[in-house]
Amino acid sequence: MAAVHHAPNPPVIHNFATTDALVDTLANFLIKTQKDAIDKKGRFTIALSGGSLPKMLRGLIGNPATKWDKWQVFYADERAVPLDHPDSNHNLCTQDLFSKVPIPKDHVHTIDVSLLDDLEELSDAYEKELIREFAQKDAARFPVFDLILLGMGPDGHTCSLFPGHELLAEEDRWVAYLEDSPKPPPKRITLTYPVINHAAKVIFVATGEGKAEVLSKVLDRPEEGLPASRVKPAFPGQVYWFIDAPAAAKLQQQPSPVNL
Ligand SMILES: O=C1O[C@H](COP(=O)(O)O)[C@@H](O)[C@H](O)[C@H]1O
Repeated sequence: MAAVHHAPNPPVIHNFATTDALVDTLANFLIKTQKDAIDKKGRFTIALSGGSLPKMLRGLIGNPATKWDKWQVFYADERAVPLDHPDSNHNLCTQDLFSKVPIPKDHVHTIDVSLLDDLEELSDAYEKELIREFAQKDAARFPVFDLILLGMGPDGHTCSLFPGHELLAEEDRWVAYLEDSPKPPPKRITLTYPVINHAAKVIFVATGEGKAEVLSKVLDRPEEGLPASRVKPAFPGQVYWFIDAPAAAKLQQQPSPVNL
C-alpha cells in the first residue's frame, strides 16, 4: 500500500498585547508540553536558543509545575567560545534561567570546550551527545525533540542558519558548523533542518518592532525562503509563533490577540 504523505501543518500564530502576557502563556505551554512528554516517556527533551529567547523563559522560574529533573536540554545553536564567554548561548541561558532553577547540571548538554580549535570535531562531538540521548531511546534516523525553542534575527536567520548559506541545504548531519557567520562571533555550531523539522513542536518567539519587517516576509511571503520560513516540522509536528503587537505590526494576516 502506498504511504500517505501529509503536508506540514501551517504555522499557528499567537499574538500577545504585552510581553508579560507572552511570557506567561509560553511558560504554561512549556509546562503542558513537558507534562505530556513525561507522562509518555518519563523525560522531556528540549533545545534552546540564545539571543533574546532566554529572558522569555522567566515564567518558569519558581514555577513548581516545572519538573527540572526530567528535562534534557540541548542548544539549538552555540557559539564556539568558552562557556562563560559573554557570546556563549549557554552563558546567557545560565544567567537568565539555569542559575535560578534546580536543574541537574548534567541535564544541560553543553559543547565540549576542549575542542574549540577544531569546529569539525566540536560539531561531531555535539552530534554524538545527541546520539547518546536519542538514538537508542527513539531509534530514529533523526532525533525527535519534544520541543525546540527558536529565535529569529532581523535578517530572518534562525539557529545559526543564515540567508544564502550553504548549511541551508544540509540533509544528513544532525549538527553542523560554520566559520563564516555574518553575525559575530563567526565560529558556531548549529542544529540542521532535518533535526529541526523532525521535532514534535517548534516555537519561535519574536518580539519588538525590530522584528516586524522580517516577520512579515517570513510569514506572509514564505516563498522567499528565508531561513525561518524553512522551519516546517513534518506532520504531525507543529510550528508555533509567539509574537507581540510591535512584531506583528506589518503582518498582512493579522492574527487575533490571544485572550488570557
Ligand atoms: O545569533 C543568534 O541569533 C538568534 C536570534 O537572536 P535574537 O537576539 O534576535 O533573538 C538566536 O536565536 C540564536 O540562538 C543566536 O545564536
